[in-house]
Amino acid sequence: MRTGGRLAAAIEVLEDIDRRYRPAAEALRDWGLSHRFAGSKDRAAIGNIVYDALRRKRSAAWMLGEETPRALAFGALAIEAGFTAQTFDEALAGDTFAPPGLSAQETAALKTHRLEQAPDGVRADCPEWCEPILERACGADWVDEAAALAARPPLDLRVNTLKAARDKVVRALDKSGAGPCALAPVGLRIGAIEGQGRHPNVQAEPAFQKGWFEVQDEGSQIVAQLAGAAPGMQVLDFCAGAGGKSLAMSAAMENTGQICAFDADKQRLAPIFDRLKRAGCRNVQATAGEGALEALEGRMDLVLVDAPCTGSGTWRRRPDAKWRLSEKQLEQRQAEQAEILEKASRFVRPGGRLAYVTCSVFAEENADRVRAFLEASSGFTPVDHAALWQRNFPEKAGFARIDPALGIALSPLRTGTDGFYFAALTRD
Ligand SMILES: C[S@@+](CC[C@H](N)C(=O)[O-])C[C@H]1O[C@@H](n2cnc3c(N)ncnc32)[C@H](O)[C@@H]1O
Repeated sequence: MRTGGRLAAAIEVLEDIDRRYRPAAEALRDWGLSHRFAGSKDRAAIGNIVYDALRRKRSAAWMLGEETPRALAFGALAIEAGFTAQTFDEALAGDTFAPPGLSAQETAALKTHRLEQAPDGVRADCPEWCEPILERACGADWVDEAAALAARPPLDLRVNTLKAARDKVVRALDKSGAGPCALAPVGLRIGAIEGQGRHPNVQAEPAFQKGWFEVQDEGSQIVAQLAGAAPGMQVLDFCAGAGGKSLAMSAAMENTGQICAFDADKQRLAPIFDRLKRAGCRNVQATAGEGALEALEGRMDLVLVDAPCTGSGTWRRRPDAKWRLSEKQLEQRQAEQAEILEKASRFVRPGGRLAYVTCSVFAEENADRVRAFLEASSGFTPVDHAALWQRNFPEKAGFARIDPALGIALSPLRTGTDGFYFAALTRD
């Protein structure tokens, strides 16, 4: 397929997402099933245009002067691949599979609109209602922070030290371009996709099947490290989901002590069993039954609350979720977070630690929740987060936004990771 055919396919997929409120991955998969002639390079290129268009929706629309799927696809190529009105005309000429060429109006828009002159909210590429929320969370940097959340993400791996050392995994993945992460000590990074390429399918590698590494964003690895799980501890992972943090803590604990991996939703928890087996974790018991927790009250050295959240920190990876998010959902998540924090805190022993994590960049889900929890429940004291960061990442002072009393915020702009928030409180 030439550029025109790929562009037409991307427009078709964006229309499907729009019309049927479908997740992007699902719409792309269906397109692939009904167009089996398309090769893997074409699929990758179409996927890139679709994801770029969703990440950069407002700026792509601004470049073309309208917000149709067609404008978004053309705008995405203009922004991410540097296409101009002239190179579009050249690329689409004589291609029978191409969408109609640029209209006079579109050409004029492309020739005159400069992204650097666009309004803040456009350059931030976020829903309008999120603008004040992001400004509150990130201050003067908010447009750059939000724009970094609209960039292509890298693919990060965590080496499973229960089974392999980092250099062994680097050797096993030598063709993938994986190299050490900047902060996470056992993290590996494969850079963001360039051009119309794609990330290697690392999960098909024998090293993955043998449990030598997991796919995990560096930010997720950093917050798991900050939680401070150590050998011999009794740990409760209260929102364990598919087990990303449990697996990381199990390795940090060198397969000693005990982790109870709990999730209220057994479907969400289900993948953890295969993952634990593959990773060789023997100190994790997973359960979706609250009854199993009764005996743990007041006895845990560490309780990790990786709370359900809006996921605003992961917009690079799930850009369609960015536009579907509503203020009502943000309110619902806050109520859940308050309830879960209160519930989970009961399991911490005196002198033990409650660690609160979200993959959101919104203060409403982060420092606000911790402040409200501290006001409502006496008996917990925040750790000194500046000292905690310094102990863990001594050379990386400017890499996170730190409020010593209220937590640590990671972001694509500052940390080069997904957006994460971490706070730790000690039980008196
Ligand atoms: C951010 S995800 C967890 C991700 C996981 N820790 C990881 O690292 O892969 C949040 C999880 O909280 C769970 N959850 C939601 N409400 C809950 C509740 N009341 N009690 C326990 N878990 C809950 C959800 O099912 C979801 O799996």
